[in-house]
Amino acid sequence: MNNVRHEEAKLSAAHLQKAFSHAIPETAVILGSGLGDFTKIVKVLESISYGDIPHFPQSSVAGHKGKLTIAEVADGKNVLIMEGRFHYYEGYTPQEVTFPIAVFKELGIKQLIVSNAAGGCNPSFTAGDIMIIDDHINLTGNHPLIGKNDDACGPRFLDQTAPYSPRLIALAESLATESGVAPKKGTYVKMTGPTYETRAEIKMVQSYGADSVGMSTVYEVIMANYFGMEVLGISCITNMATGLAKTHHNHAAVVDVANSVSEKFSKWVKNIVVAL
Ligand SMILES: O=P(O)(O)O[C@H]1O[C@H](CO)[C@@H](O)[C@H]1O
Ligand SMILES: Nc1nc2[nH]cnc2c(=O)[nH]1
Repeated sequence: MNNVRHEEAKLSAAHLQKAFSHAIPETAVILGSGLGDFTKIVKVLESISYGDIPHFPQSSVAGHKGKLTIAEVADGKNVLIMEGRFHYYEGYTPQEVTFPIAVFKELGIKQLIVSNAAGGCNPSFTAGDIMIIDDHINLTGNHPLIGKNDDACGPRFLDQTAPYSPRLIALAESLATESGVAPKKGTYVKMTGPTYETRAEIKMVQSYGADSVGMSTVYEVIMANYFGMEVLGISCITNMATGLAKTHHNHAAVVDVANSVSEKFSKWVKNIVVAL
């Protein structure tokens, strides 16, 4: 089996190019759990439900709306927004999780901003912090590029020295203060989920150098790297990780905290997109 569902991605992209009346922007944003309010501070131009896009998976997680939207962030500057993503724990394969990235490639997306809700493993963090992801650890035991490689899509052995673009990180940092955020920076660890971690698992990932932990993002970033896109990754620390948190975890609380951070997160991301 090929590692990229190239023919299906081409069909999805062709459908979107016909169905959207606006030109497809060059920048895409994936909104993590509870971060959907980004669409409230931009001018939504048009949306297409995932269910209406051939071959697209469907969102099943609360806080993930399930539509692809084109919105205006400034005069003449638009962005493509994925309102909701797909997770490995939903039963999707890594190739299905990253199918939208293959479609983005066909649509000509050049920059990808990925966001997530995550647990804070770095004891200096607090819930409500925002973290720029500058590296990641894939602890899922699976990988979206397993399969027969098509050299026309990307290299068999992909370098991962800088999965997150130093240029975009510098840009995000330069716009932080004026956007009202004071971002931390660190390493995101992807677990499969759907359980939150045990105390022992958090101790383990801390010893690996993890600053935040979640169940998404890394497959999308690997695939975007494969296609040569520039990537910016942002974690909203919705809770301190197990063993560091005073309370037990639940997804409703994760979404609540993400919602409360959403306004400053959104303003910052909007400023970044405008500056690209
Ligand atoms: O990573 P996102 O999609 O933001 O969601 C995070 O929040 C959910 C758990 O509460 C998991 O899906 C985890 O990955
Ligand atoms: N794996 C994981 N995902 C999260 N998403 C939000 N918080 C958490 C967390 O503590 N662990």
